[in-house]
Amino acid sequence: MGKIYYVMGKSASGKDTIFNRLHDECPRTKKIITYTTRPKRSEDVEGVSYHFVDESVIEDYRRQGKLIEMRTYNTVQGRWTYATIDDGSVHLESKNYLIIGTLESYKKIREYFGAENVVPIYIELGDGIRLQRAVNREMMEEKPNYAELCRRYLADSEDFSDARLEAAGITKRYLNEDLNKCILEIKKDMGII
Ligand SMILES: Nc1ncnc2c1ncn2[C@@H]1O[C@H](COP(=O)(O)OP(=O)(O)OP(=O)(O)O)[C@@H](O)[C@H]1O
Repeated sequence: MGKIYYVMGKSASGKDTIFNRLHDECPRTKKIITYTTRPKRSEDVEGVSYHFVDESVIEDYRRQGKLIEMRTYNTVQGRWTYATIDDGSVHLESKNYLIIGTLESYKKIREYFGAENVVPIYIELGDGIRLQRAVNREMMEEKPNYAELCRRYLADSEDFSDARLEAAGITKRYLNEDLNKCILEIKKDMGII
């Protein structure tokens, strides 16, 4: 039986980078791609980081009973929805999966697929270095959006507070100061090396 490895962490903690490295380095582990209505960033590729859709697509899945979880944020650029959809791509009897998202969505995925099948991979990084990386990344964008960066930075501190992590039963934290060390530690726990 396969497992779903749920990668999560605060904004700019490095979860996308780690998620992609794990995917590249673990050939038998597939991605569960989240659906989103947020605008594509310059480095985003459809179906790789997210499925970029409009709200009507998510609504169609909801009507078909295939919406596992959904969250909407009122950002400075408008409403952004993220959703996990049971689109027929998960086959736990034969494969492992990687998915990325929030603490709330982790809890819903755990409920949907069963706690024994879902393993949390919580990425940790100190606040100062995390803010530095967030600003550096934003500066590379064609139109940097520092207001949204600040909103997410502050919101995530609350969303991933120690109390909430503890309540969700997440005790293990993977420190992402050194990327290679962090990935090695995760892969060891996944039983890949
Ligand atoms: N260990 C590391 N050392 C140095 N830079 C890193 C490391 N891990 C990630 N980064 C860089 O930090 C920035 C944030 O990483 P990434 O985009 O993966 O974070 P994220 O948690 O997915 O953020 P968000 O949730 O805001 O999209 C990126 O520019 C990435 O290249």
